[in-house]
Amino acid sequence: MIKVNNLSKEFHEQGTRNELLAVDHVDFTIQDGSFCALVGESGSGKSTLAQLMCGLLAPSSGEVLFEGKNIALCRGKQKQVLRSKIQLILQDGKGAMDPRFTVYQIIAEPIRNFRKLTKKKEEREINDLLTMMELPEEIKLRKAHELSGGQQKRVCIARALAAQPDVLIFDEAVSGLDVLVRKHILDLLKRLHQERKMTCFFITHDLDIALYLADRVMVMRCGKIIEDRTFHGSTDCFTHPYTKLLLHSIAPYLGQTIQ
Ligand SMILES: Nc1ncnc2c1ncn2[C@@H]1O[C@H](COP(=O)(O)OP(=O)(O)OP(=O)(O)O)[C@@H](O)[C@H]1O
Repeated sequence: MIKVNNLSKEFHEQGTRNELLAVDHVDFTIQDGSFCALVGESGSGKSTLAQLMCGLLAPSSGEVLFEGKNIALCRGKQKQVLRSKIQLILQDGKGAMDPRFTVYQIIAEPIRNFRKLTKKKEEREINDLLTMMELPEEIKLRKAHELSGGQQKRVCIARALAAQPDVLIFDEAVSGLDVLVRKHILDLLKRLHQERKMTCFFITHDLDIALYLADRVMVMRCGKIIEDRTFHGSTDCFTHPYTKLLLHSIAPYLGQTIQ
């Protein structure tokens, strides 16, 4: 379980004396095995929140608890374990992979860092992950720049899974892909979530993607969570005027009339 308590993050605005409250007193709990989506416009604080949830940024105030432990206070071995348990998958697949490494080495890295497997078991696991991500085995010897955008995303997901995480956080992980590849990866994520019962936290600009994937949708604006709903298929659950505005903009694609 992840518990976010009164969490804030302030940045200094460069070249000024101003402070910018990127995350503004946010509270929520994510239950194990749930699929949550966080929707918001550019600059609303989504990525900052994701980095706080992984312990990559320290909060200005408040806390993130993972299995009862304050992430920001974890050190040494405890921090390493935490890094393996909460995996962040970013928009820029290529930039997130070492250009010198082959796909095999990229996926093997978390196995070697966090788990101790024999060479044989490591190879079997990497083959299984490639199959799960619907990637051909011959891709193992290629480097990041020799992959398509969709293949890069799948390799990043395979690498995250190799660490055997409890939580996957996707930050705009399907942006920049063509609609067919994007749909394919979203379906893969849905299947993965169902099969592995992992907790997924999916950050996106697109409310339609959030509604397609998640059983809980949170809407962020100006650093605050302005709406947080369990979603069972009907958009009637959303009441905030900003969410309604977003819904109106995607109504033609949903084939629904928004009240
Ligand atoms: N390291 C930083 N230093 C100063 N300001 C920052 C820093 N990181 C983020 N910000 C500011 O914090 C605010 C929230 O940024 P954040 O990247 O979290 O938004 P976002 O919702 O993820 O946006 P996008 O959808 O465009 O990625 C923005 O105004 C941004 O300029």
